[in-house]
Amino acid sequence: MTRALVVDQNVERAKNTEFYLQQEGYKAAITRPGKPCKANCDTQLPDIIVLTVDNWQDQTINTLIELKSATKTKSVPVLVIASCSDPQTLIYSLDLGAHECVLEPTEPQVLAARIRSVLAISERQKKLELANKELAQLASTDALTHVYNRRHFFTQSHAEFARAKRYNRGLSVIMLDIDDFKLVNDRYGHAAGDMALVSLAECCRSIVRESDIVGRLGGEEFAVCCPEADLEGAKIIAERIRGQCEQTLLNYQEQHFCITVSLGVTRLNTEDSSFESIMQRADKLLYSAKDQGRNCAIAC
Ligand SMILES: Nc1nc2c(ncn2[C@@H]2O[C@H](COP(=O)(O)OP(=O)(O)OP(=O)(O)O)[C@@H](O)[C@H]2O)c(=O)[nH]1
Repeated sequence: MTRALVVDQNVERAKNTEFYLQQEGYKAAITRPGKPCKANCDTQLPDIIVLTVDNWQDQTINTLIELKSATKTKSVPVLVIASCSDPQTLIYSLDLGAHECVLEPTEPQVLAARIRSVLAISERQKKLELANKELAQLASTDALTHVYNRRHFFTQSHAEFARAKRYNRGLSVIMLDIDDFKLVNDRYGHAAGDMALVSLAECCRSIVRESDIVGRLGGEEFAVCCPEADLEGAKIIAERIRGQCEQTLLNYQEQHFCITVSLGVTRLNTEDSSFESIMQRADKLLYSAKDQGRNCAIAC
């Protein structure tokens, strides 16, 4: 049931509004402007607030300002009933973020229609915000492994690089690549290969810090950017990833197999002028690890 909070300093008037709203099927409650209104919203956030403003110069307008500036209530739609004929109250209320403003006297049916319209717009707004959030998530994530995709990995890492340079902080990078992954695909099938990629991504995420940036750069190549980590710390993380991979038995349709990874580990040096130069070093070290027989981490 939609919850409507009637905010009015005139108790009799509030009761009338509450009655209309209940007739329309809303779960209505009454409160006074100011602190009682805030306390009410803190306990149970309403779906809509119907606020009576007596005059744009009196304290009832402050309740609108407070509602629209508080994180918790700023997206709750507010319908203002302006009880005076001064158009300034209507203008001011809308400018301050009220979704709708009606002038008294208002027919109960008109009020109900306005509320329906405000709620419909607010519902569409919520859906749009959710869809935007999902889109942003999709645009930044690798569809198979759910770690960051290449573009987002670099975007995030560039920001961390700039911060580390600016404040003279540590930053390390681990680049890793599954060994002989072509053989995994050839022997067990592409779907088993996909499962191995997902498993590696999960392994990385479970080992690194929440603040570390894990990305799939493409194919079977991943990278971890570790802000605040020195080379020793990054080596420990790399060795943990390598060890856990080696020990994880993968099972795809009763076919059991393991994968191993080779890793290149490096840290931000004073001469690094871009994040790309760290990545190039990590890439070279990764290929040294491949040359040295795979399933190992080379750090420098
Ligand atoms: N299953 C699966 N395979 C992929 C995906 N992306 C790339 N590959 C495969 O990854 C393999 C990479 O092979 P190579 O570049 O030869 O490297 P490798 O066999 O891992 O050999 P080394 O890296 O030298 O140890 C190829 O067979 C690609 O088809 C993917 O999303 N899923």
